[in-house]
Amino acid sequence: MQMHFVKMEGCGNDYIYVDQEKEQIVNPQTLARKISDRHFGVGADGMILICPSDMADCRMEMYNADGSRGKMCGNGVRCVAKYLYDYKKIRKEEIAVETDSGIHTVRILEDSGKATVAMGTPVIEEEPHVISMEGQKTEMMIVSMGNPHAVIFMEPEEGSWKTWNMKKAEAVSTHSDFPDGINVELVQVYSETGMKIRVWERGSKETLSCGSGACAAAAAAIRSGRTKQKVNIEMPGGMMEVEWDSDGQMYLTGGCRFVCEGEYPGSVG
Ligand SMILES: N[C@@H](CCC[C@H](N)C(=O)O)C(=O)O
Repeated sequence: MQMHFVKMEGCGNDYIYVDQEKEQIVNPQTLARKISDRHFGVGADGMILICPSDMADCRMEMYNADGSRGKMCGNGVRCVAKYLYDYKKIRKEEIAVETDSGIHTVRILEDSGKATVAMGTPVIEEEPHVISMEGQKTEMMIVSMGNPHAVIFMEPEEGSWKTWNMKKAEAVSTHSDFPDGINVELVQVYSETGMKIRVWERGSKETLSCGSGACAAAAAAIRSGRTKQKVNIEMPGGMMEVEWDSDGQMYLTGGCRFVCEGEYPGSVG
């Protein structure tokens, strides 16, 4: 049995998309692990199932590369809407996608190849969270964007983002303070409207970008007075833009692109 898949990427955050109208997946966790493998599978940061929905244009089910579930994926939701727009010819101004953290509307910006998603209102913990690791204290802001994030602001003396120690991000991601794991953003704010971020995602290791991570980092930077409400975010996979609007919503804009499609053997996982 072969399974049809589409691979898409949002600023280098790549997922395998499987349309549930065409394919029956019995064990999505196992399939996500196998198909995401960069040596023995197709290779991706995870897998997203596109399913029918009673409340929206579709529902998405998101799996990380290790098979665990993610409740929200800012890059994935934009790619799902692009898929519906391009493949299912849903030519609506706004496409509604049901996720495990509610319904999110996506606007396709045809001319630029980008899409904007309304990510909801961030929930920011009042007090910074501090973890002691190897005799060193690390301070972070905890932000929920429907999924959990720990935002760590880097000091200039910690060097260029290319040489940041991602082992620290991994250690926070798997720390016992976060029994369900946490996504970790290392952030350098370089102006009132710009920042650089590297992300360690729970379930997928370091990724080239993370939409919910970009929003979490922007929310933490705005709340702590480091930036204005609209921020350009540079990640290893490309540029994204986040705006925290006066209506409380965060809007995330970035590229989303078809990579390839194909048939995967052993569809049921
Ligand atoms: N890359 C995503 C987030 C994916 C889920 C995350 N790893 C989790 O488990 O919460 C994004 O673009 O938001």
